[in-house]
Amino acid sequence: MIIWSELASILAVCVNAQVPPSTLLESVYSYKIICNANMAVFTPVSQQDARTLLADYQLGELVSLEGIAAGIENTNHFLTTTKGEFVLTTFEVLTFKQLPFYIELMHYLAQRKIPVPEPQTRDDGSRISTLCGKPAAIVTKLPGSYTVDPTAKHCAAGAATLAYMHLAAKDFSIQQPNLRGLDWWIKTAPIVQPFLTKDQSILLSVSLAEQQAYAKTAQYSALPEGPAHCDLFRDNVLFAGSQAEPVLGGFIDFYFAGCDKWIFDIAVCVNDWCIERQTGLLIPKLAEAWLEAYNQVRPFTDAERKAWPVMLRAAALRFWLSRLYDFHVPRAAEMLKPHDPTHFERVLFARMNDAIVNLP
Ligand SMILES: Nc1ncnc2c1ncn2[C@@H]1O[C@H](COP(=O)(O)OP(=O)(O)OP(=O)(O)O)[C@@H](O)[C@H]1O
Ligand SMILES: N[C@@H](CCO)C(=O)O
Repeated sequence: MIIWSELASILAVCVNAQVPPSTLLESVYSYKIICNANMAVFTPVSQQDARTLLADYQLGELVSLEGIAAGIENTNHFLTTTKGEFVLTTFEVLTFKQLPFYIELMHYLAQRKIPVPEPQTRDDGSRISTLCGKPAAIVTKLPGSYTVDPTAKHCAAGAATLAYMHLAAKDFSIQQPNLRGLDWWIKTAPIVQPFLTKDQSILLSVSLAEQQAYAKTAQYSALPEGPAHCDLFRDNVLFAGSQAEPVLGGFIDFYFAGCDKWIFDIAVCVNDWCIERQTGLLIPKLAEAWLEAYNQVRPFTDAERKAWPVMLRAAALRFWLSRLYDFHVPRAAEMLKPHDPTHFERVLFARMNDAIVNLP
């Protein structure tokens, strides 16, 4: 879908700036790809922009540049050079100040053989560039695609890799909290409250109060923590191989990562990977596969076992809130199709009222 008014204003800017016609055409082409499907982030990257960027790396010459339609946070392009296949991400929201945590964490993990996109290093030693006035990074392209209907095998592979990732990142030196953690929930709840029905409002207030109280307990303090992905939904894990014999390609999209309780990270996954889509109820076979596989690599602690039900609710609350926020307070021209908030309202309700699968 093309937003004609925006395209017209971009063309006007290009004409005023006396941009050569070829660059203009490239920009329009990128714009059309980018605006296809759900994505409305608008950073047109021309082939000339990519060539200029590549001059700061030892990644060979540009072969092709192709906009990626999926995703609602950043502008992504597949970037093929004479030396390999990469992904170029232009950051629409994250700042130069916030980015080193994510980029250096991916670098740290890739060095430790965790399958994550490896940020490429510029000739000046840094791994963050500037593109169209925004921060940008080039990372390796991972094999595979995401799985809509994970089986127990997908769950086990994702879980074991997450456990290895938690252990590998334990001593990572940059500290940055989960920026979508409790403080953000407290700040955001009053912003979305006016859009809620009375029942929704009660559910939100009760859940938030529960999390605020729990965060003050000794049990919460005892939970193991460290760098965590914090958004490891199915669409952020790539699988190659077949549906019957999946081979994990890697974890992507670290841009909500932060230092948090590891059990929260696991709850985010289980709430997305191991549920019935219509009801939000847990599917025991999938949840058990996830938790067993994680436990094999990093055994759960007693504090985590006790915290599990409340952490499942925390993870549901986090995404209900962010989806409510994105739905009711959308960022100008950036998102055409925010995710459905009612899904996580159902998940949260289910975690309050229905049976859960306990940690092994
Ligand atoms: N390193 C990578 N290797 C292979 N494919 C990738 C990589 N990074 C991104 N992609 C592809 O680009 C798509 C969008 O990427 P991503 O999910 O990071 O976008 P986003 O806008 O940051 O996401 P979201 O809306 O989920 O927050 C992915 O679904 C995947 O197909
Ligand atoms: N995983 C989030 C989107 C942000 O990455 C959600 O489904 O709400």
